[in-house]
Amino acid sequence: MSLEAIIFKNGKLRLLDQLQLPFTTTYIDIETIQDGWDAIHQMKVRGAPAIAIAGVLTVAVELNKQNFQSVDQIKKFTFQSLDYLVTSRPTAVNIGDAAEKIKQFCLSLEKEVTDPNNYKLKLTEKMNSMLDEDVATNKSIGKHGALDIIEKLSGQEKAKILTHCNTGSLATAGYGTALGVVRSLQEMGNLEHCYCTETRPYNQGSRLTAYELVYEKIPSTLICDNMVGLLLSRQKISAIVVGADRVVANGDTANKIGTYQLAILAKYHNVPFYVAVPTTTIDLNKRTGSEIVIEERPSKEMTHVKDIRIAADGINCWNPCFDVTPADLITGGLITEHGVFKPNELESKIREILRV
Ligand SMILES: CSC[C@H]1O[C@H](OP(=O)(O)O)[C@H](O)[C@@H]1O
Repeated sequence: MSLEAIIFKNGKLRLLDQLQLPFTTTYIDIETIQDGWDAIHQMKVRGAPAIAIAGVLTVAVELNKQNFQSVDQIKKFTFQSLDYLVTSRPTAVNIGDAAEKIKQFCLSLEKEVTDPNNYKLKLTEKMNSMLDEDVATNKSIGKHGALDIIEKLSGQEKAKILTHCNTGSLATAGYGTALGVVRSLQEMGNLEHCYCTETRPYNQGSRLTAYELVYEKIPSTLICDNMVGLLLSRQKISAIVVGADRVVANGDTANKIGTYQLAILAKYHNVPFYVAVPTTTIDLNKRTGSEIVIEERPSKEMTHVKDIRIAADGINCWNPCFDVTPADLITGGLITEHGVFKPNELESKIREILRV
């Protein structure tokens, strides 16, 4: 495992404080529901899948700590805690999806288990299983994405990939989604170079993705967000591969701010544009991207870096954390753990696979 954003051992949860990277590697102990909510809201842990797993394991920590007199008490505490944790950030669907799945598991489990201690054990085992499941999902995404990209390469060509934000081990339980595709290409011997954008204002690219790429000695170059147009005009980029926070039924995709303009540049330069996404990020309850709530974050995240002011005092700021890329700009396809799908076939394929 390269870098672990989430460590859950013996009922205790430790999160890598990503606000301190790449300067220091500091883990924080999560002991209460509020600790978990704060860590997600402040983006000490971030990344759609990682947020979901950190949220659910926060509940597991409290379940392990507390004594409950009945299954009903456990269920009530779990439901209330999940409902609160889902409010920590609005755009990514994964934490809401995970909360719903845990609630469904609680309801089915109570039909089989009446002893509170046994119920709590099986519930926390289910919560813990999310970590390994996520890594397996990401490796499958990586494989499907890499093979699809390799198929489009000519002759002995190796892939040059551009990615945005951080979608690696620091955004998931491990391996990553879009960065998982880069890792798979590297493992298959088909990666020539990975370009990553700095991704202002939180700088997930320069602080986190660059950190992962250097750590694993993957050939890579950091560029500023405003350099992508020139890069595409000068280099033969094989594909742009990004992550997602919420993909809706028609394939419209919410992802880190700046993704939409990358997709427009990709269209103009005829570079395949892929979204790498686990099915836990797909929200078939929303029809189009217009229904997605876009989180706006504090101006200070734009005007300061490590408490040093970099913008004029008194200037107004607008700091949307995500944007929505229309499905018709996702020309390479949506890379899932079940395969690569075109936006217009996504809903039918996912409903067929998940039988929903
Ligand atoms: C596999 S991470 C998906 C997604 O989450 C990131 O957002 P944030 O860093 O604000 O949590 C980014 O949009 C990634 O593409």
